[in-house]
Amino acid sequence: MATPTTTQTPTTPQTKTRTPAGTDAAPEAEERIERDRARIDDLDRRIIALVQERVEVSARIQRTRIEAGGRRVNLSREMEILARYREELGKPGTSLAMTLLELCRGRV
Ligand SMILES: O=C(O)C(=O)C[C@]1(C(=O)O)C=C[C@@H](O)C=C1
Repeated sequence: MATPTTTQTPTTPQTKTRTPAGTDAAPEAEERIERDRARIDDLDRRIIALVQERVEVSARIQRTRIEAGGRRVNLSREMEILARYREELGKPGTSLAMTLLELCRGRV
């Protein structure tokens, strides 16, 4: 019989116990990870608040433009924003900017 070439999925669960931070319980590492996670949680809260603020300011611009007879979308401005994020953050920056623009567009 031929030997199977695919990797078999293990049927027994991993027995090694992991701490919440995913280390093997070196207390200093555990503490450092917990502290840095608290910082990340705080940064994420602030990032979300900034995104919400961006959505509001963007809606105001779009509303003003529409009331003045313009269009909701301004593609040349969007290109500037995409370029800025790409310059600062590389290729994933473009995806991030696209997500931000998706959140901000069409909220008027
Ligand atoms: O800067 C503008 O003109 C906006 O309307 C804001 C914004 C943005 O969220 O950055 C939103 C829609 C436009 O297509 C371009 C940019």
